[in-house]
Amino acid sequence: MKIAIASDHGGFQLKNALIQHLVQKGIEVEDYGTQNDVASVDYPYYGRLIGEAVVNQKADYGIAICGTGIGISIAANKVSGVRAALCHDVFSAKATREHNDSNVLCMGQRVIGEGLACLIVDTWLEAVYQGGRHEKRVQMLNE
Ligand SMILES: O=C(CO)[C@H](O)[C@H](O)COP(=O)(O)O
Repeated sequence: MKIAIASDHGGFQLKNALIQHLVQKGIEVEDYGTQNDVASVDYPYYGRLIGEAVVNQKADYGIAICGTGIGISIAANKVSGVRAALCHDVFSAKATREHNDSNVLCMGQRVIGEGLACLIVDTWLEAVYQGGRHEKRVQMLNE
C-alpha cells in the first residue's frame, strides 16, 4: 500500500508525525509537501496535489492536513474522483471507509492531537468498504 500525504504550514507538524507513524508500520509514504511551517503556503494547492495523486493512481490513498482540515478537504474534493473525508473521531473514520469508500482522509492539526490522529489513520486504513447498498450512492458521487 502506498499513501500520498501533504499539508499546508498549519498541518506540517502533524504530517511529520503521521509519516513517522506510517513508515514504522511498514507503509510506503510519498510526501507532497509542504516542507516547513515557517513559510505560509496555500492549502488549496496541497489539497489538489493529493487529490490528483490518488485519482492518477500515484498512490492508493491520500492524507491531507491543514490547520482545521476543512480547507484542504474542500480543495481535495474539487478533484473529480476524490472522496475526501474530514474525520476527527474514530467512528467517522471507520464509517467513511465502509460507506463512502473515501480515498482521502483529512484532519486538522489545530483540532486534534497526534495520538488520536494516528488512531484515526489506523482505523481508516483498516476499515473495508462494504459495497452493497452503498454502491449506488458512491456511483452518484462519482457522477
Ligand atoms: O485550516 C486551514 C484551512 O482550513 C489553514 O491551515 C488555515 O486557514 C491557515 O491559517 P493561517 O494562515 O492563519 O496559519
